[in-house]
Amino acid sequence: MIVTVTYNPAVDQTIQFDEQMAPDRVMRADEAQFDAGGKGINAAQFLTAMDRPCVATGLLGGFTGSFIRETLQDDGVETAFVDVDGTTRLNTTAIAAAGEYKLNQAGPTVGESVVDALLEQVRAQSPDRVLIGGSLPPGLSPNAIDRIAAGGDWETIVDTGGDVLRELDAQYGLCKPNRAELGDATGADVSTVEGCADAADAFRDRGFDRVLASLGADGAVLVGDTGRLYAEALDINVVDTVGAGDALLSGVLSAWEAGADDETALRTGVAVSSQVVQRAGTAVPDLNDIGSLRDGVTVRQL
Ligand SMILES: Nc1ncnc2c1ncn2[C@@H]1O[C@H](COP(=O)(O)OP(=O)(O)O)[C@@H](O)[C@H]1O
Ligand SMILES: O=P(O)(O)OC[C@H]1O[C@](O)(COP(=O)(O)O)[C@@H](O)[C@@H]1O
Repeated sequence: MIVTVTYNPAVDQTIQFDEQMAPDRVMRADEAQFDAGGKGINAAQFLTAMDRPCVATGLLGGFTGSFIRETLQDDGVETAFVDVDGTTRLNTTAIAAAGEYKLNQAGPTVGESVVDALLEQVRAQSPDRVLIGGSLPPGLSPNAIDRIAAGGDWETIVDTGGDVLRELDAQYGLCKPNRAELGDATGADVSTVEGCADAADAFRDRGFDRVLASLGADGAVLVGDTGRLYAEALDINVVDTVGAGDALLSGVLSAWEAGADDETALRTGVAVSSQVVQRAGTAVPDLNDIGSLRDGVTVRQL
């Protein structure tokens, strides 16, 4: 069973414009959508949609927190959140003619005591795996992640920014940087797929059994004891990429929970992320029928 921890959840607002964004004028969106978001929360929704036992934990507060709580309940996601005084953030993705604009807030300031409260929630679930995903709200340091990783005999997976990844000291089963985060974490040249695989492999020495690096339209690499696996992305019609990394990671974890090997897990991750990027925002698509997409993913050793 997997527990996801989101220290800094978000309501994801996705708005779409037919025209170019421009300063000093009113832009009117054709479409608007609100989703429950934040990396661990997205993963919990995707895992639940794939029928994998999972509980979402994290910090919630204010009207945005209530929205997330209700949305997850409606979607049948099990939850064990800790309440905070501040208001959970609202992150905006604007899809415009020139591309995607991602506007993420810092989130409410919290005190260190939330780490103890969350750890208690995690321990109460007795998970095999714990996924800690997303940025840290003001008031917390990377130690908040290390404390949960070291707080029980579960395998911990971490998906956070490169600057935070670099600061972690505990032992982790996996980290999932995207290309920019891998570059930030390692300082390596990540301009080629091979360069990413080298950087990911070297980064394992910092306390990560495996590194899953997501490379957007270039696909993903999974580096571990079984070698350096590379999967090309599928040629699909991308609406927006919010939640793409969370979907990739959820697919990999879902396959591992079912006992699959790394190659099948990577294929599954690419298939799930391909489904998600074809829909706006972090809305959860049908993930019960990804078999043909998964069969279309090519994986090779680098
Ligand atoms: N333009 C794209 N075309 C096809 N697949 C994509 C595209 N962008 C993302 N993906 C899929 O989503 C996965 C995660 O994307 P990425 O953008 O690296 O994650 P993150 O959201 O963490 O930045 C990729 O490994 C790929 O499978
Ligand atoms: O915690 P961060 O790094 O600010 O990211 C939060 C945002 O990332 C998301 O989890 C999407 O993440 P990915 O695109 O990396 O999968 C959104 O739901 C959320 O608004």
